[in-house]
Amino acid sequence: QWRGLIEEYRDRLPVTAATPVVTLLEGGTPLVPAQVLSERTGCEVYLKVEGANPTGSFKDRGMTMAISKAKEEGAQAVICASTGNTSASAAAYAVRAGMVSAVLVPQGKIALGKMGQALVHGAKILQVDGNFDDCLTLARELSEKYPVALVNSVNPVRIEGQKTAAFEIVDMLGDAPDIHVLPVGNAGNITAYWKGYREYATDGMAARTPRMWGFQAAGSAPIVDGAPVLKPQTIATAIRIGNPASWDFALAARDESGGLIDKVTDRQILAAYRLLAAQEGVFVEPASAASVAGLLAKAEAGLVDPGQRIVCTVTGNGLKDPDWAVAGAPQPQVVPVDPETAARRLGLL
Ligand SMILES: Cc1ncc(COP(=O)(O)O)c(/C=C/C(=O)C(=O)O)c1O
Repeated sequence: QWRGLIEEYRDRLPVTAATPVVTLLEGGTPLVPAQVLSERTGCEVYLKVEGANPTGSFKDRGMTMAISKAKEEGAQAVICASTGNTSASAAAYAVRAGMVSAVLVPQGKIALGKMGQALVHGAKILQVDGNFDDCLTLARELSEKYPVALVNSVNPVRIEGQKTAAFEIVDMLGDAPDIHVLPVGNAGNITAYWKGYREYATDGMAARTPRMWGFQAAGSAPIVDGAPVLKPQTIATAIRIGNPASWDFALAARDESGGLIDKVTDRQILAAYRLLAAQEGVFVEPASAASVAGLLAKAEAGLVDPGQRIVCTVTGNGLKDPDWAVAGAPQPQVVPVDPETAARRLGLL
């Protein structure tokens, strides 16, 4: 039985016997062979399906750590800024810990599923008249002035929890992949993966570290453009972030690993989003598809070698943002309870 990240990787996490373990048995997510992507690229491609976590995104990895440590320090309330998944996760883990959660989200820019999660877990939600970066500024100020623990990925224990995904991949594959691909928003996750791969290589658990390939949305790509984006724009609302908190760490992950951080358009993101669902059978939210969109673009550009092992992290469950699955699809027909009519409409006769 999978015991959750703190128990599975206790000796690699900043916890002691005094740390209460607040868990929803997160982690241990599927590493799915991507048959179509492997054929398309000539590589051995896997998907790390983080939508299989308890609240439907990779944020649970950091949140089990952040909430457990907050509880250890006697916090009774936590706060975070979020484009949605951090707040959904913070709200759920706060319930487990018997804590109050407050979440600040950018007005009108949070996917329905994520808003539903924060609401149903009883979080105090404020829609901020600004973007995610404004929310983070506000959350930091509030946590400095009032007794609320900040659980955004500027909190290093979030990174500690999230690095476990790299451990799982090496444990599963027997070594690190040649390339690890993932979306980049606030840049906590690319920072965490690089930390995890480096720690495993240092300890001899892996013979190598991968090149880290991060992808931002073209309309929200401060790291690629080299300057904060004041009005980030993308349909991938989870990574609609103009001034990443872990900017410098992301650059270090890129440079130390010999990797890259580039951008993909919303059109490329939606094409990858549809390919994953229609050809790999994996339903992810738009931001998650940025990693696969980036891999396809770089493979087209001849930047992958045949047979390379590549892992793409798909960070959130498609159910978070169902509007995109419905948009652009034909309205399902209504038929009478009549087999012949149904057969004809299905093209069976
Ligand atoms: C599905 C999904 N995919 C990718 C990212 C980018 O990860 P980072 O580069 O570590 O920020 C997020 C981030 C979401 C938040 O930042 C939040 O929830 O506040 C996400 O939800």
